[in-house]
Amino acid sequence: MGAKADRARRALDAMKLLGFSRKQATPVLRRLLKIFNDNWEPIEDECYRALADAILDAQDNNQTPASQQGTEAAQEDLEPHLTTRDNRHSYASAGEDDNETPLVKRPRMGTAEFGHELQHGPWQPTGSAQGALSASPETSCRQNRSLTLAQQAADHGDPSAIGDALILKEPKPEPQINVAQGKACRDARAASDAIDFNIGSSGAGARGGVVNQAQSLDSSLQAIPMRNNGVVSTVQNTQDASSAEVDVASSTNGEVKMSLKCNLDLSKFSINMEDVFKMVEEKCLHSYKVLPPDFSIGKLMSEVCQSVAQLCTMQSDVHSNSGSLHKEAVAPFVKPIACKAAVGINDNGAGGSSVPESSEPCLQNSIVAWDPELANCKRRTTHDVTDISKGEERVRITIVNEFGSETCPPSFFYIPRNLVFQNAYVNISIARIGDEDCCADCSGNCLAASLPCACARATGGDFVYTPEGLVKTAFLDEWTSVNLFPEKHHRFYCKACPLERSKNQASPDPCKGHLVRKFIKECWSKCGCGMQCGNRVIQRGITCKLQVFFTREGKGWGLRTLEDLPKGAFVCEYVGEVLTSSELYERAIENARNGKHMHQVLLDADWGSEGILRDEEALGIDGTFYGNVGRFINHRCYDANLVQIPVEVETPDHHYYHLAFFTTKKVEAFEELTWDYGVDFDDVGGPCKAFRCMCGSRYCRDPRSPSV
Ligand SMILES: C[S@@+](CC[C@H](N)C(=O)[O-])C[C@H]1O[C@@H](n2cnc3c(N)ncnc32)[C@H](O)[C@@H]1O
Repeated sequence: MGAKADRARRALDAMKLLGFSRKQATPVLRRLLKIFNDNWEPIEDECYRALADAILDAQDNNQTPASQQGTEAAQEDLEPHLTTRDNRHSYASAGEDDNETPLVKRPRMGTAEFGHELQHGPWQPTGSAQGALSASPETSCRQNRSLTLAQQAADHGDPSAIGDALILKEPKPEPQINVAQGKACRDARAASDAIDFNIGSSGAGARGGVVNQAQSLDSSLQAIPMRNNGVVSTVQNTQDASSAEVDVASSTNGEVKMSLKCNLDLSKFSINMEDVFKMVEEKCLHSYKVLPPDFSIGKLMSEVCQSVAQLCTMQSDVHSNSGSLHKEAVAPFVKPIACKAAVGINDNGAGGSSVPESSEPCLQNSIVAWDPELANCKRRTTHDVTDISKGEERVRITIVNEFGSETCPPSFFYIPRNLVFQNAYVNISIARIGDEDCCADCSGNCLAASLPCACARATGGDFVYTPEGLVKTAFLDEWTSVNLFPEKHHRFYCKACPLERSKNQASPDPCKGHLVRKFIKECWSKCGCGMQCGNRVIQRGITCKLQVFFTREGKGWGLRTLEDLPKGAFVCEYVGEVLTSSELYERAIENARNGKHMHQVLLDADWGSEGILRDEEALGIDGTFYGNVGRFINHRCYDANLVQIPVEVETPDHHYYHLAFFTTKKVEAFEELTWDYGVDFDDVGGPCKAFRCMCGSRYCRDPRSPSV
């Protein structure tokens, strides 16, 4: 087969995996070749991104690529190799011929046959068997979508709906925090002040109840009108825990209003709610990193009451030590929380929530949308908005929220390097690094040596990095291709899968498979070269200007670059606590229960190289409580501008490794940085659903996405 036909076959093969039939792809490929003067590079770049885009463009423009004319011309041009069955390797079994029914795939889908695919992005737990850690709906399979683009266009009666709809649609903002700035009542309502929590019961969709402020002070709970007109049921749930009383009312649309009454005489004290929340959160962060099975919101709220009581005691101690410190008898119990809802009301019923700010001073104390994570906003001041890393990185990383004045991301501890949580076995041992895994005889810069040293062996004797510190295109495209076309890449099946064991020790399900990924191998301390060696990129840390910002599309916080980045540039690592697979599983369950964003990734790129892994050797990273800016990188289907690459630095066994993000293309200043988590949006079986994707990609594979 000629080189051209071979390249064409590979291109069409790739398009097939994206859901485009040969009939659709061939004429477009032919046109592109004409445009590029038979230069294949721009077509093959970024795993055929230009070709996929052009096919979609053709559909948008209603230039059916499968038109007779185009097809014939294309066949003519692209050699008989592509039209004769003999030469159609992978197509043959797929039943691909010119008369085939159009594929019913959406771009960038995985195989249904696996029923699962390991996810490499932050995942969520699920009880379904189709999860990365089957507790991981966000991770697992990329199942095929059931509509073709063509079908969708037809369904909407408008072919242009395919790609451009999302641009035309107003992005749906994600609720941030529902804090109505009801002013503190200064009317000595001391004994039974109420804090109202507005609880969304199921993810972003239910996060957002608008609470009628006029009702929030009622201590005796009545039917509470909620958004979408609907009080359907009222549940009285009173807990007598340390002088806290909790009332809960819920509606069928999933909104819940909770009212907490602290039976304390607060008239002598001046308790600042920010202090209370800070105290509660610190307690939770330190004690509940893995939340206990008996954890409940009721307990949490009673913790709030206890913290109020504790602060009263502390003040009372001060008073008794120095009478002069006694303040006015009537002090506000609840100080208005300064944090504002960052975005307006989202009326899509899926991610929206907002509480109108009160112009009435005493209608309520405060209303908090109880998203355990989002609701932390502003109450803790752990983040320095001028540098979220607090000096831990070489560059300052600022935080901005253009949609709210005083908001900041939920609290977590910033760490620039991974830390072991508890049981993970991370064996960093000089003795275990053999000669083949280091270059003790080198000096200076290994890239400048006449022959590549031992550290390049893992990548075929060629260093992955250019002298400018960029990943070379050939390598980069290979890694990107693993993400985009997982079906084409080797998958390993464990005999006894640690993930399945974590889910069910007694009778684990069979392994669902792990994608085998190549590693970058960097020089390290046992090497003779210096820290400025060109084969040490990620270990020098973040060097580009980054910013954490609040996304307008409803994805919460995100990360963007403040400077242009070339293709192949290192952005940051995904940093967090290193956990064993069972620790990850437990946390994932807890995080899902608490409605937290997911910040977990699995380090399974080399699980295939060994026999049975013990739990402490099967590792992952959780950035929920401790992490770096990598935890803010949002998901984008298919055409994300970052790819995650496993990097070996100090552990040749690859149980533990670094997960580094590199740009897949040139990224302009102020562009959001994204990576494809490999989310299975079709997995609806688990208790915890994947988020509703707001990535805005024309290849978005979430059927619930506004752009689909
Ligand atoms: C690793 S965190 C990313 C940072 C997160 N946005 C935040 O505010 O902390 C992953 C979570 O972000 C949200 N997210 C990420 N990508 C998204 C997307 N494309 N659409 C909607 N939500 C997204 C989801 O809630 C997901 O569980």
